[in-house]
Amino acid sequence: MDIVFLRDLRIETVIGIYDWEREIKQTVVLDIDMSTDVQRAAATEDITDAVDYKAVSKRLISFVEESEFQLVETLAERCAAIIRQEFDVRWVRLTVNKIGAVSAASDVGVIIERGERF
Ligand SMILES: Nc1nc2c(c(=O)[nH]1)N=C([C@H](O)[C@@H](O)CO)CN2
Repeated sequence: MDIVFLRDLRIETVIGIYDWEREIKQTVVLDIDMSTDVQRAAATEDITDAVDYKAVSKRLISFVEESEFQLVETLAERCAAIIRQEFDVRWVRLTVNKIGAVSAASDVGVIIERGERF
């Protein structure tokens, strides 16, 4: 199994369970690993044979910017579903880091894995 990855994808969005969080935008940082087999793309050098990380990032930025979820769990689940359904990815590991949400911690959030790894 090979992996196409995206690191430190920073997106501004409305997210949170408290009233004050519904009034502002906060930054979430996504790290994404997507299973694939890179051999065909490597042979053809055709982007349509690859998981296009630029296309994935554009789609997720658009989706997350427009979203207004309460929990990072919901955001992670919906992003993982988009990646698997729209980009022909069988397995994804996704970290949603809500930086700054806990003042005493540098990072908080969720890590989910969805789909069959092999
Ligand atoms: N497991 C979770 N715990 C918490 C979440 C969350 O989305 N998932 N959210 C909050 C608040 O919105 C917090 O981020 C505000 O600082 C608390 N716990």
